[in-house]
Amino acid sequence: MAPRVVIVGPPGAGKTTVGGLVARRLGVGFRDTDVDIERTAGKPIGDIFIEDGEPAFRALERDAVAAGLAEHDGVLALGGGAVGSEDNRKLLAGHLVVFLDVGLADAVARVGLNRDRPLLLESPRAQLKRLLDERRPLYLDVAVVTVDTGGRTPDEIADEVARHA
Ligand SMILES: Nc1ncnc2c1ncn2[C@@H]1O[C@H](COP(=O)(O)OP(=O)(O)OP(=O)(O)O)[C@@H](O)[C@H]1O
Ligand SMILES: O=C(O)C1=C[C@@H](O)[C@@H](O)[C@H](O)C1
Ligand SMILES: [Mg+2]
Repeated sequence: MAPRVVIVGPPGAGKTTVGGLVARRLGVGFRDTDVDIERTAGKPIGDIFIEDGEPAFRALERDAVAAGLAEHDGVLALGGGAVGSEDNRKLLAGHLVVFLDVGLADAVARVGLNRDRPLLLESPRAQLKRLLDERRPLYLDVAVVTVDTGGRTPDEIADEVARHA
C-alpha cells in the first residue's frame, strides 16, 4: 500500500488545505503527519516543542512519516520540516511527491501571524525566509512534481495536483 499523493512544502504552502481538497477530488482519505503526531503525543505541536524539545518532535515525525507511507493509500501531507530528515527523504523515493511551492511574501501573508507554529513565534518573516532558503533544495530533491501556489486559489491548485495522481 502506498499513498496516491504525498504533499510537501514549507509552512503556508497549503499542504493541509490543498491536501484535503485533493483527497475529496480523488475520493480517498486524507492524512496529515502533524495531526498523527499530536494524536500520538496527546498534545499540540507547540506543547511538544516547548515541553519535549524539537529533537523529540522530529523523532515523532520520523515515525509518523514512516507509518503514513506504509499504511495510508490516500493523500498524505507531511509537516513542513519533514524533508530535513535524510531517513524521511530516503523513504519518499518512488512515491508521487508533490512540492507546493510558495514565495516568501505569500507564506508570510498566510501564516506569519498564526500562533500555532512554534518555529515562527519570533520574527516570522525572517524565520520563514531562512526555512524557505534552507529547505528549497530538499523539497526539490524529493519532489516528482512542483506546483506553484502563488496567486492561485486552493481549489485551482488541488485541480492541478489531482491531475497528476
Ligand atoms: N493558495 C492559497 N491562497 C491563499 N491562502 C491559502 C492558500 N493555501 C492555503 N492558504 C491559507 O494559508 C493558511 C495556511 O495553510 P495550510 O495550513 O494549509 O498550510 P500548511 O502548508 O499545511 O502549513 P504547515 O506546514 O504549518 O502545516 C491557511 O489559513 C489557508 O487557508
Ligand atoms: O516547518 C516546520 O518545521 C514545521 C511545520 C509544521 O508543519 C509542523 O510540523 C511543525 O510546526 C514544524
Ligand atoms: Mg499543515
